[in-house]
Amino acid sequence: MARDLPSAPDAAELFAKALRGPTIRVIAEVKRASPSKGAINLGIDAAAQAARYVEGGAAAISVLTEPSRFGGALGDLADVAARVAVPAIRKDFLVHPVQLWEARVRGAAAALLIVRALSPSELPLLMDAARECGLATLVEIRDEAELERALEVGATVIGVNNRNLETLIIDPTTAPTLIPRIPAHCVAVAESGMQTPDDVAPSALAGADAILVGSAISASADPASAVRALAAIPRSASTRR
Ligand SMILES: O=C(O)c1ccccc1NCC(=O)[C@H](O)[C@H](O)COP(=O)(O)O
Repeated sequence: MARDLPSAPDAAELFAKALRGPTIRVIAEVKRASPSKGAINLGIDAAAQAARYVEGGAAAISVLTEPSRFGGALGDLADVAARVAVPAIRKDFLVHPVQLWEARVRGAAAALLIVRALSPSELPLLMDAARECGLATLVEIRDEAELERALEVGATVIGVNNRNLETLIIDPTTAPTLIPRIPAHCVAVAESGMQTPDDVAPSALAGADAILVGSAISASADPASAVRALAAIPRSASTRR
């Protein structure tokens, strides 16, 4: 199936374009459960939820495909990609090229690569594999050394996670501290722990182009309005080098 897919040479460019605009772009996540919160909204219909996010102005949809702790499924990715026109991102702990092909076959436009979860040889291998299969990447970091690794492999969309994935503790200063160090040619995404426009303000002021939000909007009774409130935040004139 993967071999028969049409080529997608400009995947990275299209993804980056979707995440830049005059206001903060929202990557809205479909999140049924998580290790830090337990059940969030177990009954979510992924495609219907994604459609509500897009109604509220979401620029991309993050689809958790990990089943045991997040309640996700690869089928959700296919359902979301078939339902909405914005890029769908496979969000999982991806460690092998076959997982990228799995994502592409199901219609994903992009996939998450977590620098901390990949060895010095695995990260470039997975970046090359993503390019080969026509997927853009969201490369996730949490400190300066990881930012250097992301830049070395040519990442152009870089997410800074406020959540420490080992302790699950959210430090809301992580993204605002690191985002100014992300070069201006890259898209900078602040991730995790944000619920309200006030939570987003420090990252927006630091030069974020986009945010990735999951728990708050997945639990919301009105996901379209919840996304709309976040998508209205103005993007700062860039302070990035
Ligand atoms: O969310 C968790 O508890 C978690 C635990 C361990 C590894 C990853 C985890 N989450 C992945 C994410 O990065 C978030 O789903 C995403 O950034 C959205 O965060 P939030 O808005 O705080 O749900």
